Amino acid sequence: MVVGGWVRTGREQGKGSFAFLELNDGSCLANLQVIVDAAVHPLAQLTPTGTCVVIEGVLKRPPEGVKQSLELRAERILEVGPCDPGKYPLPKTRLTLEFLRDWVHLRARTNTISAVARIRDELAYATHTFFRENGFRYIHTPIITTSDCEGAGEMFQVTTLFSDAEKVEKELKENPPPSESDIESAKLIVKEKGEAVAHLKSIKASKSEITASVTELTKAKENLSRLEERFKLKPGIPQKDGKTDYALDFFGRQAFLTVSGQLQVETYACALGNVYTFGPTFRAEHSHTSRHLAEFWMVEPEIAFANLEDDMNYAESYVKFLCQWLLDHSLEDMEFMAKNYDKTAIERLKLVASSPFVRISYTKAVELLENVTDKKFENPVSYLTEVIFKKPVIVYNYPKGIKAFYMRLNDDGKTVAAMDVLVPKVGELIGGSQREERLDVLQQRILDSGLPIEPYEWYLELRRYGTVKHCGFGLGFERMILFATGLDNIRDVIPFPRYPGRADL
Ligand SMILES: NC(=O)C[C@H](N)C(=O)O
Repeated sequence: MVVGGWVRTGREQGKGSFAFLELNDGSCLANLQVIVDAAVHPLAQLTPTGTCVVIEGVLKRPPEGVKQSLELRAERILEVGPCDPGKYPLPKTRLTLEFLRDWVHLRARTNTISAVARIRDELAYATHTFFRENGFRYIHTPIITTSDCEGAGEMFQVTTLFSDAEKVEKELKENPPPSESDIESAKLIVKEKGEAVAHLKSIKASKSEITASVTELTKAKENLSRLEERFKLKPGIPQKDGKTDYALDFFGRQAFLTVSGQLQVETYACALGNVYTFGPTFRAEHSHTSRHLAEFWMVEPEIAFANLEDDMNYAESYVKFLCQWLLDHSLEDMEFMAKNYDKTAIERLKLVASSPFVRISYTKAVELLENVTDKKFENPVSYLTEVIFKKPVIVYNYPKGIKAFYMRLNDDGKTVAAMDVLVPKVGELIGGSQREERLDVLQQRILDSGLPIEPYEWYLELRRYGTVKHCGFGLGFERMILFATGLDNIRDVIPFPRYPGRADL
């Protein structure tokens, strides 16, 4: 048989007459022991850690009763990718995860990072399996968008870079920037619309008239800022060759990297029924914590003809399914994580897979936490999941002021039909809600949140034409991996972590 892999350790024996190689090909944690005779190949070239080899040989089973694993006797070395032992940055000594973050291009050769990669792959496969088994369709939502789903303004802007003047000229000819007089007239419209709003307010006009007029004002302001933005063509970073880069907005419009696929996937839920999206999302928060990334993956189902209760039921069954999947498909890697990082990892998966989550209202949760004086828990959420209940907790019905505009207003007029799934160690794993399906209420919520109406016009149309009760949630994929593996830092569970100062490779 032929095997290929990388040498984890290699040692010459019998005064250099043969060598033992521990070979790993990344398919699992176990290494294959290979015996190479000095007559087959110069041993010194094969033994350094990190060397890649392709070997033809005969697999030998240990004799009955001998406690030893399979062994390959090399007959021919077909290929060698040499590795200089003096320079290889990942020697066989145990390396810290922090050290490995500086070697993202090589770190998958270690046991921990390769185990995490396999667990991550299993969770992705389990996700598709769960939704398919439950009748959901997978929808690809866009990466570039003009709408801010969370309304928090933590978005990365997309610009087009031109490195030569000729291209800029061409772009400008096809898509000319506004003139000063365009801007002046846009300013005038803003002024007029502003006066109209003030007038309607002063004569105490009806609420709907005022709302309509405020919408027009917002639109006019949007238009003005778009023109102004485009008017100042920003000369960019000068190139080495002396040419200047020009940065333009995304074909003349402000556009951003998506913070969530939710709004777009809702359009498909309102047509196909149950759907989900699963892709990268981006947040321009300047956080340096072990729980945040600038680029992370989210799983976002959207369920039609459904309310908050259905949402919580799906969220709970999905998380349970993921935990059971790992027990069934990744036990070896999970046992490795349990042994090296978190003794309770397997127990936790079993507990989550088999026992019901706690569900309490936000008000109840606040009451429970009011008496907590234990300073060890700076984050009250961990007190709920780690001390009071010791299992996942779903908190629902949050005050509207602290939640996004699209969440359905409850009958009390104060809370929204939102829910968060909180889990021990990680905190918030899932955030979701029943969506506001009433056109007038939604319009008002957008305005109250201080957001412009115009970018959400299409979203409002879903309510204008054949609105439907629906709900959905978003699971932070990396947080699920943290929760499962017991690792502490989110930068270790995504192949290429992006955070302030880190985007190379
Ligand atoms: N799809 C969701 O409900 C997730 C939500 N948009 C968030 O970003 O938290």
